[in-house]
Amino acid sequence: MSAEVIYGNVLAEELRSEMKQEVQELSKQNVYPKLVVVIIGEDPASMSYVKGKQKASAKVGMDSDLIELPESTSQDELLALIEKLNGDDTVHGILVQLPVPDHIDDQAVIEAIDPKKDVDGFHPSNVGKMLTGQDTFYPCTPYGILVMLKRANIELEGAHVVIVGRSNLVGKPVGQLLLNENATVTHCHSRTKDLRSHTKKADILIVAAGKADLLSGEDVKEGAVVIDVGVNRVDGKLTGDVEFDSAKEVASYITPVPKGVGPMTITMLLHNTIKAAKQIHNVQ
Ligand SMILES: Nc1nc(=O)c2c([nH]1)NC[C@@H]1CN(c3ccc(C(=O)N[C@@H](CCC(=O)O)C(=O)O)cc3)C=[N+]21
Repeated sequence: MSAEVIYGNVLAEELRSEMKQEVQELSKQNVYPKLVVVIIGEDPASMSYVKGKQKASAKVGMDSDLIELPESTSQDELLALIEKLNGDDTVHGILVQLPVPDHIDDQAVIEAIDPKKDVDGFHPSNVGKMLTGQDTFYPCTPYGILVMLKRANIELEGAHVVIVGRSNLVGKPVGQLLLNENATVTHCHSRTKDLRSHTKKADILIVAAGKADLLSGEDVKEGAVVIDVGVNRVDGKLTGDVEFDSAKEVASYITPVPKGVGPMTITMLLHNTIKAAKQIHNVQ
């Protein structure tokens, strides 16, 4: 078998043109969704994602501000800025690019953001809502994966989903979202014994471990769906957690890196910002 490749960038483009229409409609009601991205320090990889976010916002006609702070910014200064953005009625989405420098407590930052403006979906109150199956801001990467699977008409109910990686950003929340869709979910991680024995059983294999080429075709069941969430820079090039060429021969569907999950992450961020603006201004 040679898998069908699910191009996230193509789907992202489609969804963004729908969003552009929606942003235009909202402007007639004097609602102008605005995202503020805060970045601390000058990590080049982080800068490149942030630029992607700015470009995507501009494409859907959305306002987006970038606040660049020096590496030396204190936690109190950052929390004061977040307070200010929480109170600014023109701002609907606040994203602090992670990771933050070591002298700043990331959980304190996440919890300082008003849950109504938490377009990353990382605030414990929004995480709790997701866990209990309530409508809220879902974390962008998990949400993007869900939308990709749905658009490809992949059956989720009763499917055995195996997730490699248990971060709060991807591994844990994607399992929760798919559990809410009635999938059977297995979480694997760095301490899992005999990883392959688990991945080989997956109908849908989601790999978010952050290790280049951690898995290959030999770890994949014939006909499985492979979602590669890895963003690894190897010799300056972006690669995933799955060896694409060998996995493609075994899988039924596979996402590439780049042009897979990444562009969907940004798209769901824009979706969440529009949703936040509509809720804050109480419009449909
Ligand atoms: N608070 C917070 N929220 C995040 O959502 C967040 C974050 N911090 N920190 C960093 C990670 C990483 N991330 C990516 C988003 C898009 C691409 C993306 O679009 N990648 C393109 C290629 C980009 C390139 O070539 O550099 C692609 O896969 O095709 C990648 C990575 C969001 N993150």
